[in-house]
Amino acid sequence: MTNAMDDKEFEQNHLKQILKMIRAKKSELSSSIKSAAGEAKELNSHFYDDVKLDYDGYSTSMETALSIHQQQQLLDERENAWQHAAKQLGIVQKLEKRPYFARVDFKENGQQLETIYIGLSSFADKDNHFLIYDWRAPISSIYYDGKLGQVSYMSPEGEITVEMSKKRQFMIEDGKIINMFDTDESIGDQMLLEVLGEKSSTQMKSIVTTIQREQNKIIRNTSADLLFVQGAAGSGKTSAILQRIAYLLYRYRGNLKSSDVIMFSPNQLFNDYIKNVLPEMGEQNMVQMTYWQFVARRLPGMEVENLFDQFEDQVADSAISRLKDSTHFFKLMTHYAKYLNRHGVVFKNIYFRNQKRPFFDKEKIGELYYSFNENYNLSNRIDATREELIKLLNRKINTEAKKNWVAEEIQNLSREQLMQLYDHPDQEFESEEKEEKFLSRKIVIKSLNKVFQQIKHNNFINMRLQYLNFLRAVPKMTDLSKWGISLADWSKHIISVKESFTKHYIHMNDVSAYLYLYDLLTGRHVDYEMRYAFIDEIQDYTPFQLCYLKYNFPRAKFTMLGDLNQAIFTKDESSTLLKQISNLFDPKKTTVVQLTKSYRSTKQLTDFTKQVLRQGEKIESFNRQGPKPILWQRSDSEAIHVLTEILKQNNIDKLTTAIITKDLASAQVVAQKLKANGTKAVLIATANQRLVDGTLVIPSYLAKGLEFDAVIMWDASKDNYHKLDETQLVYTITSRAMYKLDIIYTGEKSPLLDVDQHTYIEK
Ligand SMILES: Nc1ncnc2c1ncn2[C@@H]1O[C@H](COP(=O)(O)OP(=O)(O)OP(=O)(O)O)[C@@H](O)[C@H]1O
Repeated sequence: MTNAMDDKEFEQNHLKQILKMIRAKKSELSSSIKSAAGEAKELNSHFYDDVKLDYDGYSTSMETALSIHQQQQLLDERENAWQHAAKQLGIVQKLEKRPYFARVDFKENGQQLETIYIGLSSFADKDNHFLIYDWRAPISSIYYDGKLGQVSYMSPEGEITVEMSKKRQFMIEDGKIINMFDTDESIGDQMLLEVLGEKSSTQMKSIVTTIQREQNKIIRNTSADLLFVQGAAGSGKTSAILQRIAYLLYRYRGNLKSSDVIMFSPNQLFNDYIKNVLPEMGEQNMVQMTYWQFVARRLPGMEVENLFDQFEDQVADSAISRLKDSTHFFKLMTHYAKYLNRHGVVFKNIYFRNQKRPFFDKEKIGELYYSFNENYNLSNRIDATREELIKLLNRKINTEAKKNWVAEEIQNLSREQLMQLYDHPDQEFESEEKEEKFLSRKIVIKSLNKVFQQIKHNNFINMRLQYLNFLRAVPKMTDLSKWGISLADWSKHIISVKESFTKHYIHMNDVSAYLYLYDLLTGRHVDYEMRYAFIDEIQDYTPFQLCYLKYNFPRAKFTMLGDLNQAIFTKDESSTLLKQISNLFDPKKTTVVQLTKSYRSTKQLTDFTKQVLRQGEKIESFNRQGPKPILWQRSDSEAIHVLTEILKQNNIDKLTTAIITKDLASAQVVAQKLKANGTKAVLIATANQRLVDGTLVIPSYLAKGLEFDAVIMWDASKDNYHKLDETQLVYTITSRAMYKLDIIYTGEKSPLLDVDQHTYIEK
């Protein structure tokens, strides 16, 4: 007892000293920021005085340009010093609240015993002696990784083994030690219990203090080209990605920027949910996108099937989808492009002003395109064609300038419009004829700009027809019957794709192939800079999409995370997904990690939800206690009454609640009924909405990746969920709950919820 008291006193004293130094650093930084900010302002105000702006001539002189540049650089440097200090101040302010969360004692190779403290970032005294180690520093790894005794960690020089004799955890709030415990486990359950017991919010939190051993492996992996994480719902996949990004930014700092990291997430709501995690760790957010945004931004002229349409009317023709979503289809496209190098590219006429005759004829463009020899690849070919067309365009200026329409146009110009055509207001000409010639050229160049833009954007390729032609070529390249598709069905399918195109609409299972074909033809849109790509909820991607992402980011290392049990778009095919993807990477550089423990939910909830799955036995629950799920069978009219009562109670208990429905239509109905009886709830109908506090009504496909204290599953009846392939959907919905789960249904309950009666309560 006295020992423990001494320990606590010792630690409290130590904390006090560290805090003193942190505070000293804080005021030092604050004052240096003040003076730097002052200087920058000073410099700015003199900026334009110092630069002699020389606008008398036609162009800015080289000297002026340089002078501006130098000034700007000086400003940037000061600003950088200032920004650097401001960033440091931010860190120090965070440290002041909570300097560290752990201590480890260890000995290396018979050397002296060392004690280090681990926190959100490192902190050193004036002699560069580390008082706090960043959680991402190599040595900090032993805190997450091992039990007491011999442990190893990777240092930049290689593996080092040490003897760890103490591992202590602290809960510090506002500079005071609230609680501390010594532990032998990786990260003691006690700390984890405390952290998990906290209420959920609309924002995800960082897990640095309680990273688990197997999560640490994911976070610190630097060797794999493909790191594939299969993890149960709530096993910390998303958390691990975010900590991993923070880790990589630290490990490769100076070489890796947050803009070299891209993350694909399931929807916009989810982006909103996780947006604070990295900034809280003192890092900037990575580039974040949904796959839909990734493709749609490149097709401004077309409407791309969105999440809602994709979920609400999943097309029945799964044989065709299976082919179009496969890596085989990707290979067919790659093959088709090779063939296009010899013939088969289709072109469009380019027109100019409402003329009937094409300005550039498609046949002519085709001849030009195939006039380059066979050593050209597709992308050289199109570049050369473009250059040639631009040359031709330039040659046409003079003949075009002599045409009547040009003279007419000049006549019709207002004085103001005319003035704009001159290089400068009092421009002089030798003769009227010369002036006219000058103006005609200007007019023609201006009008031809539209043609120029079309050439520049490769608009002379008939992309839609090209894609349809590819589809038409598919039966010649592959045996459709092996995919269970008849020729007649395939032809019908092509017609439907064509019809969508005329409506400027493109389905999700065409869009990636369409863009891939475009990329192959033009050699564009490959991003060599991206160094890390993260894909969350991998089970909702098709193998084709993953191939396409790999093609887009050829130098990136990929981290893919998912739960094959939560596939709500790709359904059962997802089990072959891993096999299909792994062919894309060198097997020696592929690492697969399994996370089986679920941290999100209480033991009662995990034990219930895992039975929904056919192979759920692998999921381990974490020993946090809470109420068993409750199943409510009610008539239509009573159902809303029960829902309202549950919400009332949840509010009293201060639990954030989500009512999760199968689709949008029923979410709308529920929201309306609640409104009618005066219950407050916010309907989340699109992924672009913000997550707000309080009760939410949300369709299943938008609840992906999110979590709530309490979940109410609405209308879990047999009528609503009866297909075996809806298992994943039911699992996704029920596994969003952290603490409390209520399931309401009318009539018969869904057979997918036929689970051990001891694991729930019926009311
Ligand atoms: N090591 C940990 N320490 C504390 N909390 C953790 C830890 N690991 C996971 N959690 C918590 O568990 C919850 C689920 O984590 P996360 O959302 O990352 O899981 P997931 O595997 O992505 O789940 P899903 O696939 O269902 O979306 C979060 O609240 C997270 O903070």
